[in-house]
Amino acid sequence: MYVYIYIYVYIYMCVCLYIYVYMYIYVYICIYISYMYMCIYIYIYMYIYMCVCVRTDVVAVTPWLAPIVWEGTFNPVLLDSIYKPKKISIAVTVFAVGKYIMFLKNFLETAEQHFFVGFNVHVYVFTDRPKEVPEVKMADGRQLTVRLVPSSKRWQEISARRMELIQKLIDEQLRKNSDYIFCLDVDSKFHDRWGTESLGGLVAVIHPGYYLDNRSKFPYERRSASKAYVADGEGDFYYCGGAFGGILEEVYLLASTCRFNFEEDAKNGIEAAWQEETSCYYFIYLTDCTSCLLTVLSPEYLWQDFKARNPEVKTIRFSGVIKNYADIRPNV
Ligand SMILES: CC(=O)N[C@H]1[C@@H](OP(=O)(O)OP(=O)(O)OC[C@H]2O[C@@H](n3ccc(=O)[nH]c3=O)[C@H](O)[C@@H]2O)O[C@H](CO)[C@H](O)[C@@H]1O
Ligand SMILES: [Mn+2]
Repeated sequence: MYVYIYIYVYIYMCVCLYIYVYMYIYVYICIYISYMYMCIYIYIYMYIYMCVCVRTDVVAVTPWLAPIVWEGTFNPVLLDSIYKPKKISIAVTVFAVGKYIMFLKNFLETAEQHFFVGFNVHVYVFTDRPKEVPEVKMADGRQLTVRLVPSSKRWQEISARRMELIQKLIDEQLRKNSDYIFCLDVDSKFHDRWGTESLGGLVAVIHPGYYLDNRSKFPYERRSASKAYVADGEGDFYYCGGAFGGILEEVYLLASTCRFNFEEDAKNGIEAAWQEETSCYYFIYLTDCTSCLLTVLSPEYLWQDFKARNPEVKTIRFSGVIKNYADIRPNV
């Protein structure tokens, strides 16, 4: 009798060990084969974590069952320990054209304190005023490159042209030295951690002004002649133009699609409601597309300083500063 029990326990333990080793190897392979698999793995992890540490006061999962990154839905230590051995490199693009150069110092200094601390970060500053780029001391593994861009008489053009220049940067530079890219507005600053929890195939931030609204209020482009047209009843979230990112190829695809659509619209005398921010329309059609995993960040990742913090927003990680448009933009 005892012999049978011993044999049973022995077989049971072998099976458990086999499953454990198999899972371990599987995850190991997933992580080391490609970033896309890694994204899937992290996704599953975050999803399970989120189910355990549910935030019931916010929408923490999308209708297509992806997690929405809010404070309390991830474990920063664990996520960092997954990405650290990969020695990932993160490129950041920030445009400081004309008077917007005044925001750069604050942006860079706070990025040093909160943005991917301890990781390789390469900031690309696009400006027409290279001499005014501030000296900011950067930690080891972090660097800054200035790229010269022409100025413009229209802020809409500066803002929208970012897509073309991001595409060019990826082509000319980033494929050699970066894994991920984030494209951020310069008139903003960091207040709290923005790190590995934000990585994904394509990353979008829910706009702080619309996260409590019904979709009928989202300021999508509603003229059907525009390439950025979004029909009534479509789109689950309205995303920010001021912060997006992801792996290089996905952002490349986003930038080239948006640029193409923007130029096509221009030929027909149309400028989409919020210029390239209507790239949001691009995100909404991706949710059922298998080539990309859309990682959705909560408005913690781009709040607006003029807005009081709502109680469900436990922390603000990055926010747009208050500015006087008439003073800083080349046109109104
Ligand atoms: C928080 C957020 O989602 N902001 C978006 C929103 O308005 P914003 O009011 O935030 O737009 P904005 O004035 O900050 O312009 C966007 C960005 O373009 C750059 N810039 C603009 C003008 C200029 O003279 N010099 C210059 O460098 C700069 O990096 C700035 O941060 O709608 C814009 C539509 O075009 C963009 O999609 C912004 O990303
Ligand atoms: Mn802005």
